[in-house]
Amino acid sequence: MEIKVCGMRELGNIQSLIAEVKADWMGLIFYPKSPRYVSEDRATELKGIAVKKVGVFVNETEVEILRKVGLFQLSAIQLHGNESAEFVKKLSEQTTSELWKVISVSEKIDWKSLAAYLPYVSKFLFDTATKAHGGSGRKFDWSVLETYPFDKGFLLSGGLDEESVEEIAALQRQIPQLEGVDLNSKFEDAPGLKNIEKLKKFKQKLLSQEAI
Ligand SMILES: O=C(O)c1ccccc1N[C@@H]1O[C@H](COP(=O)(O)O)[C@@H](O)[C@H]1O
Repeated sequence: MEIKVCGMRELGNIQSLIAEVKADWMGLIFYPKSPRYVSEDRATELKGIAVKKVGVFVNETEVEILRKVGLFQLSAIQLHGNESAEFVKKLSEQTTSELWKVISVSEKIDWKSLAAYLPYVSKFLFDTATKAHGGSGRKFDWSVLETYPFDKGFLLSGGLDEESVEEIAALQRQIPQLEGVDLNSKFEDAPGLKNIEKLKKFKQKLLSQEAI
């Protein structure tokens, strides 16, 4: 299972993530209202780092997203707002970076409304619906995913922590399209600063569960 660690911005912290956690993806949050916001002056030092970068955007313009893709060399674009399928289609015509559409879950999911995104996204990401859009540290009721109707892979997000590992592994056995997890606020010493030991423990536990 893939691991994305989101909301990072300190070079030393990111280097430790690469060396010790070996995460598959690292998320940079470009939503100005987030306490994990990454400003443009970080671009030069974060450009060449050896981990695939995902830019997290909330209702951002196409022009600004594409500018950040170039500036930070983003391998993927995570759309964490109310972006329409039409918007995602237009973006897909202008970039080779992967597009991930976030679905904010409150109660049931209207699977039909997601079908329009399928031709343009590499994966979906399911997160807990909140006013702040993300980073809530709260889980949603994962049982809504039991009827997931598509072959397309998705990431699970929203308040995941070390205690979640058994349930994540069980969910993946039930729904193989669950291809990864997105870790954020439950692994922080401060906003934007991740606790590497906690992340290592999570990964070890996940690997041991996957072997079962
Ligand atoms: O973390 C943020 O501040 C944030 C702000 C706006 C949009 C997305 C954000 N982060 C994303 O939120 C989810 C869940 O995080 P958590 O585990 O509940 O803290 C994750 O996908 C982050 O990419």
